[in-house]
Amino acid sequence: MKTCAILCAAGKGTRFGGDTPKQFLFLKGKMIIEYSLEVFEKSHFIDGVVLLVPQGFEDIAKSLKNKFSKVISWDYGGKERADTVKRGLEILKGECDIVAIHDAARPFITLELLEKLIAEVETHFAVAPGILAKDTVKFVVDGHIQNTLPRSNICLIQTPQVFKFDLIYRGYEMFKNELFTDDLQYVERLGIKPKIIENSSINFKITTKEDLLIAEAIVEKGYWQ
Ligand SMILES: Nc1ccn([C@@H]2O[C@H](COP(=O)(O)OP(=O)(O)OP(=O)(O)O)[C@@H](O)[C@H]2O)c(=O)n1
Ligand SMILES: C[C@](O)(CO)[C@H](O)COP(=O)(O)O
Repeated sequence: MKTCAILCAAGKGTRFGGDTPKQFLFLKGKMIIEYSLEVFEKSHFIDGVVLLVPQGFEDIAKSLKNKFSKVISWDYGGKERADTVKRGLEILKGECDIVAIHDAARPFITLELLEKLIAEVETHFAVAPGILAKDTVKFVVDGHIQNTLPRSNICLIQTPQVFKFDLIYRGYEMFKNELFTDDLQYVERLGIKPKIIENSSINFKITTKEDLLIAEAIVEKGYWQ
């Protein structure tokens, strides 16, 4: 059983701002993208990683490919995240049975989480980490509450999202004109009910400058190596 990863690092970081996409910024001595690459590198369950970067960042892609032996290839991503994932899936077609799709902007994944997701995919076909909502959740339109959602059924979804390769490939083929905000939706639409593994909120996505301050504090306080 061959397992590969698609590392989505082709975003521009518009909400974060600045010239350098957030995944290439340094967080206490190494680039944000390197945190998750180190975990993929360490895992005996991962056979290869495909890295997708924005146009103009080929030097970084090449240097990461040299540094991490599991990076088997790199390419440019697409305009939207879903376009980037599509490119990764095309590169890996015929190369693996299981694929883990991860945001480079989420540095704090653990080996334990990654391997748990990979173990569960055998029985559940699609598996992802998530956190249960801690606050009350409202459905809001134009700044006005329409209704209150049942909190115990609300889960905020993270990555890596792990799939049987043929299933996610089929989902992306069937719904090629959709730009869903995560990969699970492509298989949900095929009638699959993906499994959720409850996880820590430390696996958050660095989206704004405020998030980088939190990430720095996590590393500084020794919650992360
Ligand atoms: N066309 C894109 C867009 C996003 N991503 C990646 O998908 C992850 C999650 O996306 P997000 O946080 O939205 O990153 P950006 O698209 O860079 O941010 P923004 O929407 O603020 O521009 C990031 O690792 C990002 O690099 C990607 O590979 N290709
Ligand atoms: C895939 C994702 O990280 C799951 O929470 C998220 O949907 C990415 O969203 P973005 O619009 O690319 O920030």
